[in-house]
Amino acid sequence: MNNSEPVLMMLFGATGDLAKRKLYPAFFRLFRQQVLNNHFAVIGTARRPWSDDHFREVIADAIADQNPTEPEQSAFLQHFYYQSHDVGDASHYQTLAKLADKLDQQYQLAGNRMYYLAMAPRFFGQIVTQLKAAKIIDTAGFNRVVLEKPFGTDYESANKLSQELTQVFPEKDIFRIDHYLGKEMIQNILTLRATNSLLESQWSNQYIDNVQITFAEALGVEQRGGYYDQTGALKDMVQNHILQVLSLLAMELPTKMSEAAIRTGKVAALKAVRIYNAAEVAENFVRGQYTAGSLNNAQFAGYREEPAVDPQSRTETFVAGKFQIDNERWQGVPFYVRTGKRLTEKGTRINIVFKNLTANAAIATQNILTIYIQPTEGFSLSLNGKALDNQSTTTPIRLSYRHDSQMMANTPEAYERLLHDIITGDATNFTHWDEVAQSWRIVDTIRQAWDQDDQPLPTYAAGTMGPKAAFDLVAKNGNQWIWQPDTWFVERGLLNR
Ligand SMILES: NC(=O)C1=CN([C@@H]2O[C@H](COP(=O)(O)OP(=O)(O)OC[C@H]3O[C@@H](n4cnc5c(N)ncnc54)[C@H](OP(=O)(O)O)[C@@H]3O)[C@@H](O)[C@H]2O)C=CC1
Ligand SMILES: O=C1O[C@H](COP(=O)(O)O)[C@@H](O)[C@H](O)[C@H]1O
Repeated sequence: MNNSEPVLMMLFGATGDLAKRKLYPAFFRLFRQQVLNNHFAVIGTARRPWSDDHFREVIADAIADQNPTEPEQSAFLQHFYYQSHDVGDASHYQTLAKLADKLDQQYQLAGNRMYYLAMAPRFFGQIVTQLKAAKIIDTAGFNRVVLEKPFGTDYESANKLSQELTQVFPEKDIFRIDHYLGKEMIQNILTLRATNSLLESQWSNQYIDNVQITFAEALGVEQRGGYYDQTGALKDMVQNHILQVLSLLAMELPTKMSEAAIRTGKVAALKAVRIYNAAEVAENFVRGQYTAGSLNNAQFAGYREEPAVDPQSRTETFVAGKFQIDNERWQGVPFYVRTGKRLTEKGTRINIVFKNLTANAAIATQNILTIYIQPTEGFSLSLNGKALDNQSTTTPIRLSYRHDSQMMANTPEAYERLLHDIITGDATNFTHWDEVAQSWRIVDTIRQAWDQDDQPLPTYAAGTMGPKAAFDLVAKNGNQWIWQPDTWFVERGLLNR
């Protein structure tokens, strides 16, 4: 990675889960590589009345597993400042403006500023309006705003937010972050397609039977009940991460891999995704909520017993669905998606299941290309070979590749990559408003259908792969979810390099 330009980062939501788990560790990795050198400063803000010292202790804790040396840690921490601040209070922005100007001088930051809104989307509009009113963004350098997903809570709120934002920042300075776009194997999707004629020549309904996208999490809602109970899996994962991955798989490949061409391709793919009416939602989508259960000999509470969750909550912690893409390339190919909390393991994978078109169909199994996104990173292709000593049966053969742990350790983490892109002004791996708007149109009708449905919410026990309805959904199309735990492959030597 290149050295970045000097920058002042203003982090809204500095006491939150995202900041602690992902952002501070990513800042430190960039610092260690001297991408962030001495010319940077961070102002963290949230309501909690923390001091600079306490803020620095929290950050030290967040980076502890990277084993910093004492001099390294103190050199890093001295760049962090904390300002207690309610985003609704206009007077605080004056204090922020003064601190920003002071740090700008002290660290010679050339007026370059980045505003990272690591908060619930309902706060975004008022923050940017206040930043403008307090003239914080009136500097000679760049002023870039970074917004966490979900961008809005539905199409209407997202559209309103988009208008508020563009009154303050030009589109080129708006970075809507979707951290999955910073993950190594997601970035690999277009390369895999564009550089392997073996794959791209088969990449259509002529040869592909179905596509499966699984984003499984073993964690529950943890301490994020306040946010999650208002959001649910559909808006937390499907509207953004899953539809982004679907668009990369389904888009037409541009002749030139430029930011604008990739975006145009993704938007076109999203526009071809069928928008369901209520009856079609019932036919093609299922939801579920986890109840108490056990996983690896540990007992877990049900979702309704989690902190800050409504004991009567109808929020879904699991979604499975079948998307259909109405264009020449994909007509008739189901794109199955599923995501959930408290499933059997953490595992993000894509399976491309090919049609069995061989003359020997009776003894051949379907070829499957699997893209392993996390925790294992790699891909595999399952083929059929002759069974030993038997001419008339086949044995499955898996060609597989995975990044080894040394390579993974040297590969930048998603947030590290994306923060670097923001500071260097590269928007390729961020979502444009057109993509966000279309994703909301797709998801809104699903949400509305569910909101009008007062049937009991399907449940699944913690430690399982979701409600029975999710298995029935694919079975009624004659398919089944392709899933084996990572350990299954590793134990059989199938995922070794
Ligand atoms: N956590 C994760 O793994 C991921 C989260 N995200 C996204 O990041 C965003 C934040 O999520 P997360 O960190 O988990 O949420 P948290 O609930 O942990 O954090 C919310 C933050 O907002 C602050 N806050 C809330 N109200 C106010 C207010 N009125 N004025 C000032 N500060 C306020 C809180 O601080 P205080 O209480 O001190 O005011 C806290 O720092 C969400 O949009 C989420 O979708 C995206 C990817 C992953
Ligand atoms: O955006 C989110 O993503 C995380 C999962 O991210 P990962 O990188 O750990 O796979 C999810 O837990 C969270 O609910 C959601 O807001």
